[in-house]
Amino acid sequence: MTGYLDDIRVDPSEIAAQEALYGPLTQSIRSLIDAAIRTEVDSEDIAGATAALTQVASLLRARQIDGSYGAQPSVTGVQRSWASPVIGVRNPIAPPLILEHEPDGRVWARFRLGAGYEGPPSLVHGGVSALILDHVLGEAVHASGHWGMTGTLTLRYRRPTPLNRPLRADARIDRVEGRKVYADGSISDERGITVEASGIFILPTGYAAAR
Ligand SMILES: CCCCCCCCCC(=O)SCCNC(=O)CCNC(=O)[C@H](O)C(C)(C)COP(=O)(O)OP(=O)(O)OC[C@H]1O[C@@H](n2cnc3c(N)ncnc32)[C@H](O)[C@@H]1OP(=O)(O)O
Repeated sequence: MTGYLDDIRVDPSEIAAQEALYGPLTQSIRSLIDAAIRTEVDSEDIAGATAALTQVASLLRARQIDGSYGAQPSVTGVQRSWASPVIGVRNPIAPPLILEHEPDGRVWARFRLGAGYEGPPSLVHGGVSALILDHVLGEAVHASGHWGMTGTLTLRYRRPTPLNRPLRADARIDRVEGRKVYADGSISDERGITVEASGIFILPTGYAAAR
């Protein structure tokens, strides 16, 4: 399996230049998603917007990679999970989370979720919380020098998670047992934890450990 652990050296300045190029495109589309959900303009304007967006899609599709983004070259310490639906520089459905890594291995991020992540009215969709926690726990596993596929992810939704409020995600590893790494984490709002997660990340049979 190839993937985000590949370490193919690319000049960091080129990565920064690409981030400066694609980041604003992604942010524009992110804003567009929110606009599409919340707009109340008249039908002519909707038709105009639809035609303009069809043109934009054609422009972008004039040259593209086959299939999904997959494993893109990275530099040591710079992971290019740019298609990630959680942190992806090139994925407009990513909130995105900007992850912070503590020296003790904890991983955390502050973020907000808007109209595109709604489940119950004005609340975050439970599947979105699961997506975020899967990723953040996985990052903690990776930060510990291991890697693995999510084998089991267990969630406890303690309170509804609000849209459009400051949120925080936290994760850390608990223990390693052979090929299995156990990680815990949570999403919190200003009043405390809303969702707790525990996960078992497993190095698949036949694959080498990261470090
Ligand atoms: C910087 C980058 C950060 C990126 C973060 C990204 C986070 C996102 C992560 C994902 O979304 S991963 C995608 C979702 N997960 C999958 O698609 C996994 C699909 N399942 C598999 O690929 C395999 O079933 C799996 C690798 C999980 C296990 O297959 P193996 O054949 O290697 O396991 P095996 O049957 O040999 O069992 C090894 C051990 O794990 C245990 N085990 C197996 N499957 C398990 C499971 N599902 N849950 C818990 N434990 C499990 C099993 O009992 C055994 O325990 P013991 O060693 O104690 O005997």
